[in-house]
Amino acid sequence: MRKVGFVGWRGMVGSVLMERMRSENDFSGFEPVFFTTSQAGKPGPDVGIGAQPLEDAMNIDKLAEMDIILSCQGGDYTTAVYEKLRSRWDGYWIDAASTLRMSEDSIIVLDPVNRDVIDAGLQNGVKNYIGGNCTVSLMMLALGGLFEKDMIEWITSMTYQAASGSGAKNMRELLTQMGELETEVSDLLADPYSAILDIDSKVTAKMNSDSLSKENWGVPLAGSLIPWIDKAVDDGQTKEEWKGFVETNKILGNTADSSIPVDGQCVRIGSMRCHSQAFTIKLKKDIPLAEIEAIIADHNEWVKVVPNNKEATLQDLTPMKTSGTLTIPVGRIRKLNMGPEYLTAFTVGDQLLWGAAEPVRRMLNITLKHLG
Ligand SMILES: NC(=O)C1=CN([C@@H]2O[C@H](COP(=O)(O)OP(=O)(O)OC[C@H]3O[C@@H](n4cnc5c(N)ncnc54)[C@H](OP(=O)(O)O)[C@@H]3O)[C@@H](O)[C@H]2O)C=CC1
Ligand SMILES: N[C@@H](CC(=O)OP(=O)(O)O)C(=O)O
Repeated sequence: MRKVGFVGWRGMVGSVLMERMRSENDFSGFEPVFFTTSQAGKPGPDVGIGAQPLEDAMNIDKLAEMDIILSCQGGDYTTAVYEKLRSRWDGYWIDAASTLRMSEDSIIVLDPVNRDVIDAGLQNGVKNYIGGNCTVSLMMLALGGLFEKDMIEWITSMTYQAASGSGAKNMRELLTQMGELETEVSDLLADPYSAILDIDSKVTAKMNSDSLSKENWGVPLAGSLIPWIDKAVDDGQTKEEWKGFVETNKILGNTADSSIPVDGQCVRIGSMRCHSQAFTIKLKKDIPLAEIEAIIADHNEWVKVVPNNKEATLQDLTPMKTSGTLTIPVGRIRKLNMGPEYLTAFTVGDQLLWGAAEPVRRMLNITLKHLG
């Protein structure tokens, strides 16, 4: 029986992965081995064969016994163990972290979009399969039909990214900030005759004071936003923005000549776990809106076209509605007044599901099937 090692299974992304694997009855047909960097020897999760003691995730000998390793532990862990392990191990490495995404010997996995690239990789002996950046994966699922039919000349994505992309501590701090701001003005809020400008100035003063919790964000996110994600790269881009172009084209298997220009601005906002994005798309030619909507809707079973009216938008095109689901709503689809080839659309997706855990869960199943 194949052995599959799980690292990072108790973190936020790993917990979502475990939940999805349990609900899809994925824990069968292989021997799961659970690793940890901090709890070795303690009982692991019971996934149907009783709780086994956790293995040390830094033990290269033990890792090397696995046929497949699935890591949601993060980039530092991948950097710490991958090279040492790979020098003596020929197994499959499936990873949610970005470290190996752009390596020549890896494939970025998003099988509803690039199953052909994945299958070719498996046939050709590629052993590293890495989940894509959440914003990129969610964009590609939303617009998969337009990419598949090669209808896009270029695209901009302006993002509204959730706190979860920065991790569990940041999610908690966002809520703490919200509570602290409310507490600051609760007496004024309780009085229906209080002046809104008094409330606003107290909230602003609190946000500017040192007493607001901001150890993790560095600045207030509640009541504000942060138009910068990750570190700076060249030409004024952030790394999150840079990933839009390089990862999209790598997922599609494009060469330098066939690359689609992708760029935009990535912004952190105060939603919990759903990233949203507004697109401007230059189509290669004028295509009727109804046809575009049908192409988007028909691409995969998770994408859902939301009619461009207020009621449907408020009902179905929000982080609140999408959170915890695999649905990828796409709405506000219309032609821009720049011309008939200019299209806009808005999408939302759960950053921990399709943005992180789901592509690697599916890749594990694809790999197991390939191994037979
Ligand atoms: N967060 C995101 O949105 C996305 C994350 N990723 C990738 O996934 C990686 C992991 O992210 P994320 O899941 O948010 O990281 P977490 O910080 O939630 O978990 C990472 C590890 O921290 C250790 N840990 C320490 N204390 C605790 C605790 N109290 N509860 C749970 N785990 C604890 C666990 O390892 P141990 O058992 O070894 O102690 C765990 O596997 C990221 O670094 C990134 O590379 C990818 C896409 C999106
Ligand atoms: N950078 C993403 C989260 C993430 O982990 O991305 P990546 O997998 O590309 O490192 C965000 O902040 O929303």
